[in-house]
Amino acid sequence: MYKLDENKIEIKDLDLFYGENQALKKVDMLIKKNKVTALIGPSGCGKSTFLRTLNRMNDLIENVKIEGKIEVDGEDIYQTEDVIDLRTKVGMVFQKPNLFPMSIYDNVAYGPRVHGIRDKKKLDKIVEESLKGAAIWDEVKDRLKSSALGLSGGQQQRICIARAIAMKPEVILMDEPTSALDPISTAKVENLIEDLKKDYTIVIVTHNMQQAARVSDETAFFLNGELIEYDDTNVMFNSPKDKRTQDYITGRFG
Ligand SMILES: Nc1ncnc2c1ncn2[C@@H]1O[C@H](COP(=O)(O)OP(=O)(O)OP(=O)(O)O)[C@@H](O)[C@H]1O
Repeated sequence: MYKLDENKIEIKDLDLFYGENQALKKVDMLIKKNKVTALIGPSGCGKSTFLRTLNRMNDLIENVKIEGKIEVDGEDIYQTEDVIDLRTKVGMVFQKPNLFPMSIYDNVAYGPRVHGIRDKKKLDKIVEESLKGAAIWDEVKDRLKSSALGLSGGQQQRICIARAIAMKPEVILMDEPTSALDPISTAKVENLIEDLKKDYTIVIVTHNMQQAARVSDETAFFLNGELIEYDDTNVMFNSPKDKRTQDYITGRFG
């Protein structure tokens, strides 16, 4: 039977200002559940700003004004008091691995411990499942008590993904997660993203057109704070409707 895709996040008329500077202009978008959505566009077009609106990370920046509406599972995230809960549900992985100077185990167990989980057996299980989920278990299972900072950049980034998974999120936001990685580690993270969409909704900012084409189901093209075009990734890369999208993906600007 034909099954309609379910939307996980709905963005309506979203404007964002940094002081006087408008960084997002009337963005409307529906992000599909259990899909990978790529955000592309030239530097400074608002991709990271947009990504950060989805778990209210911009709240931490001074002088930001946000108008419009964002709903996750039908709930307006700017009306909720519980931002911690929102950030548990909508986790984030940054451009550079940002592990804490502690063991691999403690990095992954950090969030669950903050949430009050103390039972060792429970923590062991969460750590193992999260590392498996991030496709790094086999590489680190014999050195869980060693410093996470002794791992390669690519391994560290997968531990960051494990740390996000350990919080049992529903959405994972990734801001250029492979830009600091070599090609082999990049391929591992890309394969992992493909696997993760079974369980999570993923939104990824990338500068790499091939990566967007490889990993995403949907692609959104931003320019000067506007969402120019948003469609199935195959359509975006093979027959974009807007000339500006075409120019960008064929490398004519940006
Ligand atoms: N914390 C901030 N304070 C003020 N202005 C900001 C801040 N962060 C971003 N901006 C501005 O908002 C606009 C969008 O920036 P943003 O970082 O979202 O773009 P981007 O598309 O992610 O760029 P890049 O690809 O270079 O990371 C830019 O003009 C930028 O200078």
